[in-house]
Amino acid sequence: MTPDLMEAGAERHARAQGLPAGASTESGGRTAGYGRPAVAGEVDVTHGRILYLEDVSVSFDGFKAINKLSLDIAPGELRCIIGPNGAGKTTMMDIITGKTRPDEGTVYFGSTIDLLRHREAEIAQLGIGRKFQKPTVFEHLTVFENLELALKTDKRVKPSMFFKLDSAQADRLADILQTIHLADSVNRMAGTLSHGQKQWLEIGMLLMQDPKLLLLDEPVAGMTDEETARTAELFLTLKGKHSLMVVEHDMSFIRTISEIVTVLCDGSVLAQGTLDEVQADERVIEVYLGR
Ligand SMILES: Nc1ncnc2c1ncn2[C@@H]1O[C@H](COP(=O)(O)OP(=O)(O)OP(=O)(O)O)[C@@H](O)[C@H]1O
Repeated sequence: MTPDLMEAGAERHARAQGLPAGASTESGGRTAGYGRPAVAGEVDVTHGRILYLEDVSVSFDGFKAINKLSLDIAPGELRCIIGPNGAGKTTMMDIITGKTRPDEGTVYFGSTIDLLRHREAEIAQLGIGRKFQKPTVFEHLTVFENLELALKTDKRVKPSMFFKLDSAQADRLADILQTIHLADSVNRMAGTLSHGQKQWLEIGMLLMQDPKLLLLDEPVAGMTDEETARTAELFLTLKGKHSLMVVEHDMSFIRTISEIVTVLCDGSVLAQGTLDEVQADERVIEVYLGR
């Protein structure tokens, strides 16, 4: 969030709480929060936004893949992103995760962490997890070992051999196994899992790091109907505890999980609202749904 917006937001928050002007919040506002060093696990959401993009643009060889994109997400929200091929959905995720640097614009995680000042690995450590379309689990390790490995910061063989889960981590691993529907498959080699189960395992690996925000790119592509339904259940369980941004083309899946749907087209937001609202929008029908 820009300093001016943060200042205004902090003042609004202070007024709402009956505090004198200038009192601001504990952590918000230019004086209190802006420029504070980012610490993993600490995301200031007192302004009601966990992710904030404003006027973000990026061009590739003169082609504007993202064009003055503005978008924000509330803590615990499950936001669905839809849009035609080439709309800029993946590029937007690349910008949030530090893979691509925008030419201009603002990208904030909470109200104090300027993501454009951080590298990709730092952004992951700050609490933004990303799941790409293709599952990337370690096929020759068991489900348990994959989840355990997700906690290790040093993944070289020798340090990994001496890594031991503490009891809180072991409890979390057991909870996550239940959440991702793999409690019965804990000792199976990941390579023997179905496509859907591999996707859940990879989501579980992200959850082991307790991300605040999860970005999920086409999570149900290639899944059976039953796996898709269970993935919907899984996302509804995660909502509230984590914020989720889900890019999908599967409209019946979107219908099951969505609250607010954002439609991207030509690198910016074309429409936003409930699925019914955006499906009734003539501009959306023309560029996407009416194909
Ligand atoms: N590194 C790059 N170099 C050149 N052009 C790129 C690059 N990355 C993306 N683009 C272009 O930017 C546009 C947006 O691509 P992007 O992959 O973000 O769209 P998308 O909405 O994710 O599409 P899809 O639904 O097909 O995955 C496309 O026209 C794409 O060809």
